Amino acid sequence: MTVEITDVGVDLGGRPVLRGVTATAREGRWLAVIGPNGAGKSTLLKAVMGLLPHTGLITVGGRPVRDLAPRDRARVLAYAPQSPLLPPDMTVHEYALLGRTPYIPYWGRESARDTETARAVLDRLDLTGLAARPLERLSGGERQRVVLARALTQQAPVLLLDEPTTALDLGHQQQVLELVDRLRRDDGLTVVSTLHDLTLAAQYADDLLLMSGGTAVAAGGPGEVLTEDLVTRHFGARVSIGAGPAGRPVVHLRRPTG
Ligand SMILES: Nc1ncnc2c1ncn2[C@@H]1O[C@H](COP(=O)(O)OP(=O)(O)OP(=O)(O)O)[C@@H](O)[C@H]1O
Repeated sequence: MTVEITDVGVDLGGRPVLRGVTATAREGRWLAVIGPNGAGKSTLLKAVMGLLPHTGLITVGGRPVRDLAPRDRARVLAYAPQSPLLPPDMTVHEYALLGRTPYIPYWGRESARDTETARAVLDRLDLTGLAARPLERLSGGERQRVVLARALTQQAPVLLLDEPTTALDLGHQQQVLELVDRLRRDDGLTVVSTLHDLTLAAQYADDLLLMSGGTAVAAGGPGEVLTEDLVTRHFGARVSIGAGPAGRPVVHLRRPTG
């Protein structure tokens, strides 16, 4: 399902946080939203999820998100927020199973298929051994994988991931990003993620959207957006950009000389 964002604006606390943002996440592709702190990346994801009032238009599969009832929205969009509040006493398995809520009839119980879906996702994220553990007794990286597990259990065609790898060690970063990419390829999922690591964004995303000061300042393939000029201008960082695997850009921080 394609996500179309057209001339979107969001005000928070009486202040414009997004202005005139237009972007497309095409079906079966991965769009990485990059930009400095405070650029509006998380706000854009929340607006796409229908969690914030916005001007302009956001459609998923041609339907405006603002018109979707919560249950319908949860069947097309799965969202893994950056640092959600987790119910401390709930177990990992119970939390992952929450992703099945949009499919469980009102007053009904989860089916064997729901339980199996949650179990399979926990397995793919190395969480089986923690299934019975209460959420309050997890490390930061384990918690982040559990939040992703809940989103994947939802089996929605569009996956919105806010900084999915910040708390993860190198091996788990790769595991999570590879899993998401495999689901994108095998099931045709559309992925929209914020990512601070520009090299990782370039490795995994098909398209990049560079946000700065609440507006979209550049969009295109990794090679088009990750130029030394744009990165220096919007991140205020000195970088050198080289060619990495498959010719995708690799961003190195460069120390000032002298
Ligand atoms: N509830 C709120 N009320 C007022 N301003 C807010 C609110 N939430 C966020 N903001 C402001 O909106 C701007 C964009 O925030 P947002 O979280 O979208 O940025 P971001 O690009 O995701 O940043 P980061 O890289 O630091 O996660 C920031 O200036 C932030 O201070």
